[in-house]
Amino acid sequence: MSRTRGGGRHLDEDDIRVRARGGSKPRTRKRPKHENAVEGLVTAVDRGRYRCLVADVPVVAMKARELGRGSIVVGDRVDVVGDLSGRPDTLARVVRVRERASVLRRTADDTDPVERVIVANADQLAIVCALADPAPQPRFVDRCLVAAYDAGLEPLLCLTKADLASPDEMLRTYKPLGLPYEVLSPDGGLDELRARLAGKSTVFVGSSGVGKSTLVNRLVPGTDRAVGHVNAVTGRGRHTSTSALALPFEGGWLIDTPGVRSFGLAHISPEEIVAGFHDLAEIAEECPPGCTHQPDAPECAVEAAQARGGLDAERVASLRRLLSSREGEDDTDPEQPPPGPHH
Ligand SMILES: Nc1nc2c(ncn2[C@@H]2O[C@H](COP(=O)(O)OP(=O)(O)OP(=O)(O)O)[C@@H](O)[C@H]2O)c(=O)[nH]1
Ligand SMILES: [Zn+2]
Repeated sequence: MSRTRGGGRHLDEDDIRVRARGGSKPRTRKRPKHENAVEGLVTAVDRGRYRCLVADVPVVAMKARELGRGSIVVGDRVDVVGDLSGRPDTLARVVRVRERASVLRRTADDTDPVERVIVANADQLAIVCALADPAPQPRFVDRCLVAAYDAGLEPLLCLTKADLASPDEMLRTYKPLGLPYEVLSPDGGLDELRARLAGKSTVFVGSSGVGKSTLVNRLVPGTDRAVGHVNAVTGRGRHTSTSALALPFEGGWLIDTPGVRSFGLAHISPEEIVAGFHDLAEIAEECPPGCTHQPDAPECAVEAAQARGGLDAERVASLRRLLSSREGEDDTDPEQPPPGPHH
Protein backbone atom coordinates (compact mmCIF):
# COMPACT_ATOMS: atom_id res chain seq x y z
CA MET A 1 0.00 0.00 0.00
CA SER A 2 1.18 3.46 -0.84
CA ARG A 3 0.96 4.63 2.72
CA THR A 4 3.64 2.39 4.00
CA ARG A 5 5.60 2.06 0.83
CA GLY A 6 6.01 5.82 0.53
CA GLY A 7 7.37 5.94 4.04
CA GLY A 8 4.49 8.28 4.98
CA ARG A 9 6.10 11.25 3.35
CA HIS A 10 3.70 11.56 0.46
CA LEU A 11 0.01 12.09 0.90
CA ASP A 12 -2.15 10.88 -1.92
CA GLU A 13 -5.79 11.71 -2.57
CA ASP A 14 -6.93 8.71 -0.66
CA ASP A 15 -5.07 9.92 2.41
CA ILE A 16 -6.62 13.33 2.23
CA ARG A 17 -10.09 11.90 2.00
CA VAL A 18 -9.50 9.82 5.09
CA ARG A 19 -8.29 12.88 6.90
CA ALA A 20 -11.15 15.07 5.76
CA ARG A 21 -13.72 12.64 7.00
CA GLY A 22 -12.34 12.98 10.47
CA GLY A 23 -13.63 10.48 12.94
CA SER A 24 -11.25 8.13 14.59
CA LYS A 25 -7.53 8.68 14.38
CA PRO A 26 -6.59 9.08 10.71
CA ARG A 27 -4.22 6.44 9.57
CA THR A 28 -2.07 8.97 7.79
CA ARG A 29 -1.07 10.53 11.04
CA LYS A 30 0.52 7.30 12.03
CA ARG A 31 4.25 7.80 11.68
CA PRO A 32 6.09 5.54 9.34
CA LYS A 33 7.59 2.80 11.35
CA HIS A 34 10.80 3.83 13.07
CA GLU A 35 11.44 6.89 10.98
CA ASN A 36 13.97 7.98 13.57
CA ALA A 37 15.99 4.80 13.32
CA VAL A 38 19.73 5.29 13.00
CA GLU A 39 22.09 3.05 11.11
CA GLY A 40 24.57 0.97 13.05
CA LEU A 41 26.99 -1.86 12.45
CA VAL A 42 26.82 -5.06 14.50
CA THR A 43 30.25 -5.71 16.02
CA ALA A 44 29.46 -8.55 18.43
CA VAL A 45 26.63 -10.90 19.30
CA ASP A 46 26.11 -12.65 22.59
CA ARG A 47 23.00 -14.52 23.68
CA GLY A 48 20.41 -12.29 22.09
CA ARG A 49 22.28 -9.05 22.72
CA TYR A 50 23.82 -7.15 19.84
CA ARG A 51 26.64 -4.70 20.21
CA CYS A 52 26.23 -2.07 17.53
CA LEU A 53 28.41 0.85 16.64
CA VAL A 54 26.03 3.76 16.08
CA ALA A 55 27.72 7.01 15.09
CA ASP A 56 30.90 5.80 16.79
CA VAL A 57 29.06 5.02 20.04
CA PRO A 58 28.89 1.36 21.10
CA VAL A 59 25.26 0.60 21.88
CA VAL A 60 23.82 -2.66 23.20
CA ALA A 61 20.57 -3.62 21.53
CA MET A 62 18.01 -6.38 21.41
CA LYS A 63 16.14 -7.58 18.38
CA ALA A 64 12.71 -6.02 17.87
CA ARG A 65 10.01 -8.65 18.05
CA GLU A 66 8.79 -7.83 14.57
CA LEU A 67 12.04 -9.18 13.13
CA GLY A 68 10.94 -12.66 14.13
CA ARG A 69 13.47 -15.42 13.81
CA GLY A 70 15.62 -13.76 11.18
CA SER A 71 19.24 -13.78 12.19
CA ILE A 72 21.42 -10.78 12.95
CA VAL A 73 25.14 -11.41 12.70
CA VAL A 74 28.39 -9.53 13.08
CA GLY A 75 28.92 -7.26 10.10
CA ASP A 76 25.22 -6.62 9.59
CA ARG A 77 24.18 -3.07 8.92
CA VAL A 78 21.10 -2.46 11.01
CA ASP A 79 18.66 0.28 11.91
CA VAL A 80 18.46 0.94 15.63
CA VAL A 81 15.92 2.85 17.74
CA GLY A 82 15.57 3.70 21.41
CA ASP A 83 18.25 4.77 23.84
CA LEU A 84 21.38 5.27 21.73
CA SER A 85 23.40 6.94 24.48
CA GLY A 86 25.52 3.84 25.00
CA ARG A 87 25.27 4.33 28.77
CA PRO A 88 25.47 1.22 30.94
CA ASP A 89 22.19 -0.62 31.41
CA THR A 90 20.55 0.94 28.38
CA LEU A 91 19.11 -1.29 25.74
CA ALA A 92 18.27 -0.14 22.22
CA ARG A 93 16.30 -2.08 19.64
CA VAL A 94 17.33 -3.33 16.21
CA VAL A 95 14.31 -2.78 13.97
CA ARG A 96 15.73 -3.57 10.54
CA VAL A 97 18.56 -5.52 8.98
CA ARG A 98 19.85 -4.05 5.75
CA GLU A 99 20.42 -6.16 2.71
CA ARG A 100 23.70 -8.05 2.93
CA ALA A 101 26.40 -7.63 0.32
CA SER A 102 27.91 -11.00 1.25
CA VAL A 103 27.29 -13.82 3.70
CA LEU A 104 29.91 -16.19 5.04
CA ARG A 105 28.13 -19.39 5.96
CA ARG A 106 28.85 -22.77 7.35
CA THR A 107 27.04 -25.81 8.54
CA ALA A 108 27.98 -27.34 11.88
CA ASP A 109 29.33 -30.34 10.02
CA ASP A 110 29.10 -31.86 6.59
CA THR A 111 25.88 -33.70 7.36
CA ASP A 112 24.08 -30.77 8.99
CA PRO A 113 21.45 -29.44 6.61
CA VAL A 114 21.07 -26.21 8.59
CA GLU A 115 23.44 -23.56 7.42
CA ARG A 116 24.31 -20.62 9.58
CA VAL A 117 25.50 -17.21 8.57
CA ILE A 118 28.66 -16.38 10.53
CA VAL A 119 29.47 -12.92 9.22
CA ALA A 120 27.73 -10.48 6.89
CA ASN A 121 29.14 -7.92 4.47
CA ALA A 122 32.77 -9.10 4.59
CA ASP A 123 35.09 -8.64 1.59
CA GLN A 124 38.00 -10.87 2.48
CA LEU A 125 38.73 -14.13 4.29
CA ALA A 126 42.13 -14.29 5.99
CA ILE A 127 42.94 -17.97 6.40
CA VAL A 128 45.49 -18.28 9.18
CA CYS A 129 47.66 -21.37 8.98
CA ALA A 130 50.81 -22.12 11.00
CA LEU A 131 53.88 -23.47 9.22
CA ALA A 132 54.71 -25.53 12.34
CA ASP A 133 53.34 -26.16 15.81
CA PRO A 134 50.72 -27.18 14.78
CA ALA A 135 51.80 -28.61 11.43
CA PRO A 136 50.13 -26.99 8.39
CA GLN A 137 46.66 -28.27 7.64
CA PRO A 138 46.05 -27.87 3.93
CA ARG A 139 42.75 -29.62 4.39
CA PHE A 140 41.56 -26.85 6.64
CA VAL A 141 42.85 -24.23 4.22
CA ASP A 142 41.04 -25.95 1.35
CA ARG A 143 37.77 -25.94 3.22
CA CYS A 144 38.17 -22.27 4.05
CA LEU A 145 38.85 -21.57 0.37
CA VAL A 146 35.67 -23.32 -0.62
CA ALA A 147 33.73 -21.29 1.95
CA ALA A 148 35.35 -18.10 0.66
CA TYR A 149 34.51 -18.87 -2.98
CA ASP A 150 30.95 -19.67 -1.94
CA ALA A 151 30.60 -16.39 -0.08
CA GLY A 152 32.28 -14.34 -2.78
CA LEU A 153 35.06 -13.28 -0.38
CA GLU A 154 38.62 -12.85 -1.54
CA PRO A 155 40.87 -15.34 0.21
CA LEU A 156 44.13 -14.22 1.81
CA LEU A 157 46.48 -16.92 3.04
CA CYS A 158 48.32 -15.94 6.23
CA LEU A 159 51.16 -18.35 6.98
CA THR A 160 52.30 -17.83 10.58
CA LYS A 161 55.29 -19.06 12.58
CA ALA A 162 57.71 -18.68 9.69
CA ASP A 163 60.40 -18.53 12.39
CA LEU A 164 59.80 -22.25 12.96
CA ALA A 165 59.55 -23.66 9.44
CA SER A 166 59.88 -22.76 5.76
CA PRO A 167 56.78 -21.71 3.82
CA ASP A 168 58.04 -23.29 0.57
CA GLU A 169 55.94 -26.42 0.59
CA MET A 170 52.70 -24.61 1.44
CA LEU A 171 53.42 -21.99 -1.19
CA ARG A 172 54.01 -24.72 -3.77
CA THR A 173 50.67 -26.30 -2.86
CA TYR A 174 48.74 -23.05 -3.23
CA LYS A 175 50.63 -21.44 -6.09
CA PRO A 176 48.31 -22.87 -8.78
CA LEU A 177 45.36 -21.12 -7.15
CA GLY A 178 47.05 -17.75 -7.45
CA LEU A 179 46.14 -16.77 -3.90
CA PRO A 180 47.49 -13.64 -2.29
CA TYR A 181 49.52 -14.67 0.74
CA GLU A 182 51.56 -13.33 3.65
CA VAL A 183 54.43 -15.12 5.37
CA LEU A 184 54.56 -13.97 8.98
CA SER A 185 56.98 -14.33 11.86
CA PRO A 186 57.12 -12.68 15.30
CA ASP A 187 59.84 -10.19 14.37
CA GLY A 188 58.76 -9.65 10.76
CA GLY A 189 56.94 -6.56 9.59
CA LEU A 190 53.21 -6.33 9.03
CA ASP A 191 53.11 -3.39 6.63
CA GLU A 192 52.14 -5.40 3.57
CA LEU A 193 49.44 -7.23 5.52
CA ARG A 194 48.14 -3.95 6.91
CA ALA A 195 47.89 -2.57 3.40
CA ARG A 196 45.90 -5.61 2.30
CA LEU A 197 43.51 -5.15 5.22
CA ALA A 198 43.05 -1.39 5.12
CA GLY A 199 39.59 -0.28 4.05
CA LYS A 200 38.25 -3.83 3.84
CA SER A 201 36.19 -6.01 6.07
CA THR A 202 38.29 -9.12 6.67
CA VAL A 203 37.22 -12.24 8.52
CA PHE A 204 40.04 -14.14 10.27
CA VAL A 205 39.70 -17.90 10.56
CA GLY A 206 42.18 -20.44 11.84
CA SER A 207 42.26 -23.66 13.78
CA SER A 208 43.42 -23.74 17.37
CA GLY A 209 46.95 -22.62 18.16
CA VAL A 210 47.92 -21.27 14.74
CA GLY A 211 48.58 -17.81 16.18
CA LYS A 212 45.42 -16.04 15.06
CA SER A 213 44.92 -14.19 18.35
CA THR A 214 48.59 -13.24 18.40
CA LEU A 215 48.27 -11.83 14.90
CA VAL A 216 45.04 -9.92 15.54
CA ASN A 217 46.63 -8.52 18.71
CA ARG A 218 49.63 -7.31 16.82
CA LEU A 219 47.35 -5.58 14.32
CA VAL A 220 45.01 -4.13 16.93
CA PRO A 221 46.90 -3.89 20.22
CA GLY A 222 44.70 -4.16 23.28
CA THR A 223 42.33 -6.70 21.75
CA ASP A 224 43.37 -9.26 24.33
CA ARG A 225 42.06 -7.16 27.14
CA ALA A 226 38.82 -6.43 25.36
CA VAL A 227 38.19 -9.97 24.25
CA GLY A 228 39.88 -12.14 26.80
CA HIS A 229 38.30 -10.94 30.00
CA VAL A 230 35.40 -8.70 29.19
CA ASN A 231 32.14 -9.67 27.62
CA ALA A 232 32.34 -8.30 24.12
CA VAL A 233 28.72 -7.23 24.09
CA THR A 234 27.94 -5.90 27.54
CA GLY A 235 31.48 -4.80 28.37
CA ARG A 236 31.14 -6.47 31.76
CA GLY A 237 31.97 -9.78 33.34
CA ARG A 238 33.68 -12.60 31.64
CA HIS A 239 33.75 -12.98 27.93
CA THR A 240 31.78 -16.08 27.12
CA SER A 241 30.72 -15.45 23.57
CA THR A 242 32.08 -17.61 20.83
CA SER A 243 30.57 -15.42 18.15
CA ALA A 244 32.54 -13.29 15.79
CA LEU A 245 33.84 -9.91 16.90
CA ALA A 246 34.50 -6.93 14.64
CA LEU A 247 37.35 -4.54 15.44
CA PRO A 248 37.78 -1.25 13.61
CA PHE A 249 40.98 -1.24 11.58
CA GLU A 250 42.31 1.45 9.24
CA GLY A 251 39.04 2.31 7.55
CA GLY A 252 37.84 -1.28 7.58
CA TRP A 253 37.19 -4.10 10.00
CA LEU A 254 39.02 -7.12 11.32
CA ILE A 255 36.54 -9.78 12.26
CA ASP A 256 37.82 -12.42 14.62
CA THR A 257 35.94 -15.70 14.81
CA PRO A 258 36.94 -17.36 18.09
CA GLY A 259 34.30 -20.06 17.83
CA VAL A 260 34.81 -21.03 14.22
CA ARG A 261 37.17 -23.98 14.09
CA SER A 262 35.81 -25.64 11.03
CA PHE A 263 33.63 -25.14 8.03
CA GLY A 264 30.91 -27.67 7.45
CA LEU A 265 30.34 -27.43 3.73
CA ALA A 266 27.09 -29.35 3.32
CA HIS A 267 25.42 -26.27 1.83
CA ILE A 268 27.92 -25.91 -1.00
CA SER A 269 27.47 -27.79 -4.25
CA PRO A 270 30.36 -29.08 -6.39
CA GLU A 271 29.14 -26.73 -9.14
CA GLU A 272 29.84 -23.76 -6.89
CA ILE A 273 33.38 -24.94 -6.29
CA VAL A 274 33.99 -25.46 -10.00
CA ALA A 275 32.60 -21.98 -10.64
CA GLY A 276 35.48 -20.63 -8.55
CA PHE A 277 37.89 -21.95 -11.20
CA HIS A 278 37.15 -19.70 -14.13
CA ASP A 279 39.56 -21.47 -16.46
CA LEU A 280 38.04 -24.91 -15.81
CA ALA A 281 34.35 -24.08 -15.33
CA GLU A 282 33.65 -23.80 -19.06
CA ILE A 283 35.25 -27.17 -19.78
CA ALA A 284 33.37 -28.80 -16.90
CA GLU A 285 30.09 -27.76 -18.51
CA GLU A 286 30.69 -30.54 -21.06
CA CYS A 287 30.79 -33.16 -18.29
CA PRO A 288 27.91 -35.55 -17.64
CA PRO A 289 25.52 -34.37 -14.92
CA GLY A 290 26.83 -35.07 -11.43
CA CYS A 291 30.40 -35.57 -12.64
CA THR A 292 32.90 -35.68 -9.79
CA HIS A 293 35.71 -34.46 -12.09
CA GLN A 294 38.02 -36.94 -10.40
CA PRO A 295 40.46 -38.99 -12.56
CA ASP A 296 38.16 -42.02 -12.55
CA ALA A 297 34.99 -40.08 -13.48
CA PRO A 298 33.46 -41.51 -16.69
CA GLU A 299 33.43 -39.11 -19.66
CA CYS A 300 34.77 -36.25 -17.58
CA ALA A 301 35.60 -33.37 -19.91
CA VAL A 302 38.17 -32.02 -17.47
CA GLU A 303 39.98 -35.35 -17.44
CA ALA A 304 39.79 -35.51 -21.26
CA ALA A 305 41.20 -32.00 -21.66
CA GLN A 306 43.89 -32.83 -19.13
CA ALA A 307 44.82 -35.97 -21.08
CA ARG A 308 45.14 -33.89 -24.25
CA GLY A 309 47.62 -31.79 -22.33
CA GLY A 310 45.67 -28.58 -22.64
CA LEU A 311 45.33 -27.80 -18.96
CA ASP A 312 47.45 -26.68 -16.06
CA ALA A 313 47.81 -29.98 -14.24
CA GLU A 314 48.28 -28.27 -10.90
CA ARG A 315 45.07 -26.28 -11.29
CA VAL A 316 43.20 -29.48 -12.03
CA ALA A 317 44.79 -31.16 -9.01
CA SER A 318 43.77 -28.21 -6.83
CA LEU A 319 40.20 -28.32 -8.10
CA ARG A 320 40.03 -32.03 -7.37
CA ARG A 321 41.44 -31.49 -3.91
CA LEU A 322 38.88 -28.81 -3.10
CA LEU A 323 36.06 -30.95 -4.48
CA SER A 324 37.07 -33.83 -2.27
CA SER A 325 37.50 -31.52 0.73
CA ARG A 326 33.72 -31.28 0.77
CA GLU A 327 33.47 -34.95 1.57
CA GLY A 328 34.26 -36.82 4.73
CA GLU A 329 35.06 -35.66 8.20
CA ASP A 330 36.46 -32.31 9.03
CA ASP A 331 39.61 -33.05 10.97
CA THR A 332 39.71 -29.73 12.76
CA ASP A 333 36.73 -30.10 15.06
CA PRO A 334 36.88 -28.13 18.30
CA GLU A 335 36.59 -31.42 20.19
CA GLN A 336 39.65 -32.74 18.45
CA PRO A 337 42.33 -30.06 18.50
CA PRO A 338 45.34 -30.84 16.37
CA PRO A 339 48.23 -32.34 18.32
CA GLY A 340 50.89 -29.93 19.47
CA PRO A 341 52.63 -28.66 22.60
CA HIS A 342 50.82 -25.29 22.69
CA HIS A 343 48.27 -24.42 25.39
N1 LIG B 1 57.18 -19.39 17.25
C1 LIG B 1 56.05 -18.72 17.08
N2 LIG B 1 55.05 -18.86 17.95
C2 LIG B 1 53.91 -18.15 17.76
C3 LIG B 1 53.75 -17.28 16.67
N3 LIG B 1 52.51 -16.74 16.73
C4 LIG B 1 51.93 -17.26 17.82
N4 LIG B 1 52.76 -18.11 18.45
C5 LIG B 1 52.49 -18.91 19.67
O1 LIG B 1 51.55 -19.92 19.34
C6 LIG B 1 50.67 -20.17 20.43
C7 LIG B 1 49.22 -20.04 19.97
O2 LIG B 1 49.00 -18.69 19.61
P1 LIG B 1 47.57 -18.02 19.67
O3 LIG B 1 47.69 -16.67 19.14
O4 LIG B 1 46.95 -18.19 21.01
O5 LIG B 1 46.81 -18.98 18.66
P2 LIG B 1 45.29 -18.96 18.24
O6 LIG B 1 45.27 -19.29 16.81
O7 LIG B 1 44.64 -17.71 18.65
O8 LIG B 1 44.73 -20.18 19.03
P3 LIG B 1 43.51 -20.18 20.05
O9 LIG B 1 43.99 -19.39 21.24
O10 LIG B 1 43.32 -21.62 20.33
O11 LIG B 1 42.39 -19.52 19.35
C8 LIG B 1 51.04 -19.17 21.50
O12 LIG B 1 51.88 -19.83 22.42
C9 LIG B 1 51.82 -18.10 20.75
O13 LIG B 1 52.76 -17.45 21.56
C10 LIG B 1 54.84 -17.14 15.74
O14 LIG B 1 54.79 -16.41 14.74
N5 LIG B 1 55.96 -17.89 15.99
ZN1 LIG C 1 34.01 -33.79 -15.02
